[in-house]
Amino acid sequence: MSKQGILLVNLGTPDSPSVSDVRRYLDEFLMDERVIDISAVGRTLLVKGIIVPFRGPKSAKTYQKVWTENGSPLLFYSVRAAELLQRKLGDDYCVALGMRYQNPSIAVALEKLKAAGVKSIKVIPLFPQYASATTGSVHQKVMEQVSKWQTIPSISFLNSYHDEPGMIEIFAANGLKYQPETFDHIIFSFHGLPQRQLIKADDSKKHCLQSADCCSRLTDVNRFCYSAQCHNTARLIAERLSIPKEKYTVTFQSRLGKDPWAQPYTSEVIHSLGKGGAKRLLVFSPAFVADCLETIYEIAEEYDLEFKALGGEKVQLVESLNDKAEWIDVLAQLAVRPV
Ligand SMILES: C=CC1=C(C)c2cc3[nH]c(cc4nc(cc5[nH]c(cc1n2)c(C)c5CCC(=O)O)C(CCC(=O)O)=C4C)c(C)c3C=C
Ligand SMILES: [Fe+2]
Ligand SMILES: [Fe+2]
Repeated sequence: MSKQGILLVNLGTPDSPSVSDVRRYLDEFLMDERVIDISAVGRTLLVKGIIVPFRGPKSAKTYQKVWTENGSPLLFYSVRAAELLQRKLGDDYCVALGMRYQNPSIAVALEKLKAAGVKSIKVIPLFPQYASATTGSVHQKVMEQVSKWQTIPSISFLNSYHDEPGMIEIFAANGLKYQPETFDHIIFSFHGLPQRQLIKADDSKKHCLQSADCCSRLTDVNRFCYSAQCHNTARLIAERLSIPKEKYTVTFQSRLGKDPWAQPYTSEVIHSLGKGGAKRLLVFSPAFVADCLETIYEIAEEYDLEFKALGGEKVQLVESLNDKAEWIDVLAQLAVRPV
């Protein structure tokens, strides 16, 4: 009997933390028209002329700090998740992992599924909240690849799972270990997105960024809005932990460039809390299902140092889902559930 194919896709990471590999990664990543969504000429000048040459060496230094004997944490946990999911689902399924940028590529992962003769493919981007720059880009790349095949099997794409109960439960359980009530404030820090992209995703053109808190609640009109989905994930984790509204803030990190991104920025919120006398901050980062540069370095190191310089004592990162058995159970549910 032919198998069902499951394609897990994460963002991608450099092959090594060397300057040349980091430059190659940044080049492929940022030349994606869904990531730097400006004119092709503008993108080429910005990415190849400025970001890759100047940010490359700086990013490489950061990657060197998070690199382990197992390589990039993002890749390590993604590979582990795929292996454990295969074990959990058994022989009726063939699980493949692809990275949107660099290796293992989506093309190679799809070839694995093709060689296994799968009758269908379910694509599960490892991003709980939908953004055109991540999930959208993964879907586009998969479609590009399979469009070259003579026989295209049934394919389904998971759009988002920002409210998946099992996932909310794991983030909450991970946070509970640190006793959230002992912290001055809780931050839910999501990867940022240019405001331009939030507006482009608003089909009504009448909602997103039209008022101060337009997307702090998920409704029918903003159900595909990245910011609204992030707020929803945070609200569900906070409710599960009985964290009152006034004790947590949803923020956005990792801004690139000078254009406005989703706000408030994590660094600014941490600064104002530090200046206000807060001593201990607990930070969840539920845009990531695996710890990576953005959590291990940006939150646990950079923000922690900046907070301490303002008199704070600790920025405590809540670890991600990584290769936890409960997360593999959730992935298995997503894999077998009809879209
Ligand atoms: C979780 C979802 C992510 C969104 C949304 C996202 C948007 C986005 N990112 C950049 C630029 C960079 N991101 C970088 C690293 C990075 N980004 C994500 C995820 C999302 N990005 C992850 C998981 C990682 C870490 C990868 C790892 O190897 O650990 C980087 C590279 C690092 C650096 O130089 O700072 C850049 C650059 C843009 C422009 C963008 C939306 C338009
Ligand atoms: Fe990013
Ligand atoms: Fe929105």
